[in-house]
Amino acid sequence: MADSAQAQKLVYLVTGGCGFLGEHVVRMLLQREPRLGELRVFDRHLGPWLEELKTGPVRVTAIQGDVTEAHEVAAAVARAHVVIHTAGLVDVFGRASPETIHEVNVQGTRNVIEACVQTGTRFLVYTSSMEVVGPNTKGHPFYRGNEDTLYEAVHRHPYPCSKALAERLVLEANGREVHGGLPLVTCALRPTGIYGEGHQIMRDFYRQGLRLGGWLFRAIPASVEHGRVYVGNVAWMHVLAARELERRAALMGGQVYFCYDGSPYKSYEDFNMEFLGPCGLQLVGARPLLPYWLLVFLAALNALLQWLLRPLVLYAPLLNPYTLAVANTTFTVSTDKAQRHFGYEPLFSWEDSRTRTILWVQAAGSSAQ
Ligand SMILES: NC(=O)C1=CN([C@@H]2O[C@H](COP(=O)(O)OP(=O)(O)OC[C@H]3O[C@@H](n4cnc5c(N)ncnc54)[C@H](O)[C@@H]3O)[C@@H](O)[C@H]2O)C=CC1
Ligand SMILES: C[C@@H](CO)CCC[C@@H](C)[C@H]1CC[C@H]2[C@@H]3[C@H](O)CC4=CC(=O)CC[C@]4(C)[C@H]3CC[C@]12C
Repeated sequence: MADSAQAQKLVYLVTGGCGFLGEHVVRMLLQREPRLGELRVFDRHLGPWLEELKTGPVRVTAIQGDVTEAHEVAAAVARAHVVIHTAGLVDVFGRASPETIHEVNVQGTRNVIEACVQTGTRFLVYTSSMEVVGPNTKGHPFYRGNEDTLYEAVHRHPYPCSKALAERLVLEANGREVHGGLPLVTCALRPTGIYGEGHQIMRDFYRQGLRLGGWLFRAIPASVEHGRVYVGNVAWMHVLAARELERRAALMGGQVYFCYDGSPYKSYEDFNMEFLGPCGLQLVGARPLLPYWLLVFLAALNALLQWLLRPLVLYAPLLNPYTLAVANTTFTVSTDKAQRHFGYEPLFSWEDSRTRTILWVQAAGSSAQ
């Protein structure tokens, strides 16, 4: 990636490239990375849509593999210039065991780092999460904070614990000598709640609203702000960070960046209504319909039922003590660090992001009828 080799075509690897965010990163690279020569898409489950990408000018290599298998990761990383590591087990509902979450998110990330070191890959962008910071177990608000805002990050849930550990591994690996003698350059991007085309929870809320005759019921006060960011902008930020890591290694290496764009600050439910409203749903109640103590009780009941039923069946509803705490605690970011460090500007305006998401919800909802 030296200046003298401007014309050199680069090999990129995207882990988790068939997931919600990963697919957007893959498509964004193909559209917006002129130096791309080969794109390796590594995932445990490969999507059929990859086939259509194989007919374009860039060589697209689909690799079915597991990040917890070090040899599979090393084979995929070999001779890649850049790795974008988005693969992860996103589970805050108790579907997977804490051990599995740790294995995929922490050991998987360790395998990616070691593969870079062994094979001589120098540039690694890691998809971290706002959850690395908070909300914490004490429910402290994080109000329009930035990467330097002091906050007591205390985790107990396996998902944020695993993301925090993995992020630390990535940042500590910055500067390690890779095969060939040059230093590894790493950075971590921390999206808040991602929305956009492919967002399964949004689709589930839409279907639930349709089942309830077009109504959704407010559970969270409108005053609780929850940070959201459009998937296309998160993908764009990954592409830009990956592109700029070499030129700005001294500045960007070992840094964290929140992912942000022009999406408005709203409560989780009011934000969802920006898309679900135009699709015909209504949110009932200016205030939560149930008292908070009752929600806490229902969330605890769900957790108990999950535990009791586990030997028989997987019971994993959206509401549990952890998701309630996240939805009910203000967590929003206000920063320009990515702009200052690598020239990031959102590619999609809020209006574009909103329109694209609405069109997707409508299509996803109607295909479910
Ligand atoms: N969805 C969100 O709101 C946010 C997500 N993130 C992070 O973004 C990343 C992507 O998340 P999403 O796209 O939402 O999730 P997703 O579940 O849609 O995508 C994750 C991808 O990783 C793959 N994967 C899982 N385990 C694997 C393994 N052992 N080996 C290889 N591939 C494996 C899955 O098959 C999937 O394609 C994750 O690292 C997540 O922690 C961060 C902040 C917010
Ligand atoms: C109490 C319910 C009433 O309608 C609403 C429950 C919504 C929850 C399922 C979601 C609220 C906030 C979400 C999380 C948040 O956006 C941050 C996240 C970051 C990640 O890295 C992974 C996903 C998630 C934990 C996200 C998961 C779903 C919510 C808890």
